[in-house]
Amino acid sequence: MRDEDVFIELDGVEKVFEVRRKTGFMKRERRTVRAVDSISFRVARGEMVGYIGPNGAGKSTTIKMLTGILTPSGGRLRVAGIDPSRERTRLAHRIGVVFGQRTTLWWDLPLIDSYKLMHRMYRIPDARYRENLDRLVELLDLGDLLDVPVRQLSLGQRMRGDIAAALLHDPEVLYLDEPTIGLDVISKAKVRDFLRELNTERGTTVLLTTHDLQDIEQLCSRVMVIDHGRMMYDGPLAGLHEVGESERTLVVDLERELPPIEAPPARVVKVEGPRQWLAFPAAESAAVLVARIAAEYPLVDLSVREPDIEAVIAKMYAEQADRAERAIS
Ligand SMILES: Nc1ncnc2c1ncn2[C@@H]1O[C@H](COP(=O)(O)OP(=O)(O)OP(=O)(O)O)[C@@H](O)[C@H]1O
Repeated sequence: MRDEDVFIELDGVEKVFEVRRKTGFMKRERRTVRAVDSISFRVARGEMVGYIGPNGAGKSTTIKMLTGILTPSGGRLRVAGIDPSRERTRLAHRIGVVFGQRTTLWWDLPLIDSYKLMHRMYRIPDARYRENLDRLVELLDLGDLLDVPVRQLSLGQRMRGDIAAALLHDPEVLYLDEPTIGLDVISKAKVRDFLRELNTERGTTVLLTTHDLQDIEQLCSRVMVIDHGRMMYDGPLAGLHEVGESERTLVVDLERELPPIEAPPARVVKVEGPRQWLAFPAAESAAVLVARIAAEYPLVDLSVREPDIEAVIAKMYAEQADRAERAIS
């Protein structure tokens, strides 16, 4: 990555929380939690990167430092050349944030009123505001929802409303924390389509935190895995599957009960009447496997299940421990 392309830069960034716990009458115990432990990475302008890890890994803490809500305990952090915790307000005009579990919209007001408030808050020029609002309403299909109070919106509608709110002021980078959590398949597809378009058409840099590996698969060419505040992996998703040797599952419904399907390297791991579950290496193409099975077996229906992030990371650890053991013996 060329230096002039770097948009987000972290160098040995740390965040330590001090927590006090009551251990008895008048007694308190002090404990430190190292939520982010010497993380370094660079994201280029226009990149779309997945930032994943198990619960409590330090993802939200990183995003809070990137927005300036939290000040790092150590290391160096820059977004668009700005130190976020020192110049939070200046940076706020250049970033957008969406927290899937929380809304930035005014609960009792119609959606459009929240946007009018953002218009003022961010001092967006009138023409720019109108233009962005029209474009976002069209792309996110919000036309019929503008006069509806936020509390009456479905989760998927509310999420689209929140994404529009985060983009009205034309931010250069968008941080998304679990944007598809709890959404149905159609709403997920709408949100993903929109993000892909935003990234390609406008070159917006996107950092995406998610538990849904399909979000990453469909949107991000690069993924960073963090656990216990440390960077475990930074590279393409396919590489992560190789490192973790993770498996996907193909669920096949046949016309009738049949002996276990033979389609190596996939192997049948469960059979229930005409339904069979086949595990196959996640890096292999599902399409090729499906075509092979469809040519030889009477298929009625099928679906592919992605490994969850916890399973991929557990495998990564197992692999590392295995390698360390082999190195010792
Ligand atoms: N304000 C705080 N005070 C004390 N500890 C905190 C604080 N915020 C986070 N932590 C701790 O820091 C660690 C990382 O938390 P963080 O919320 O960043 O994880 P996460 O990866 O976002 O998890 P999740 O996927 O569950 O949202 C956890 O052990 C958490 O308990």
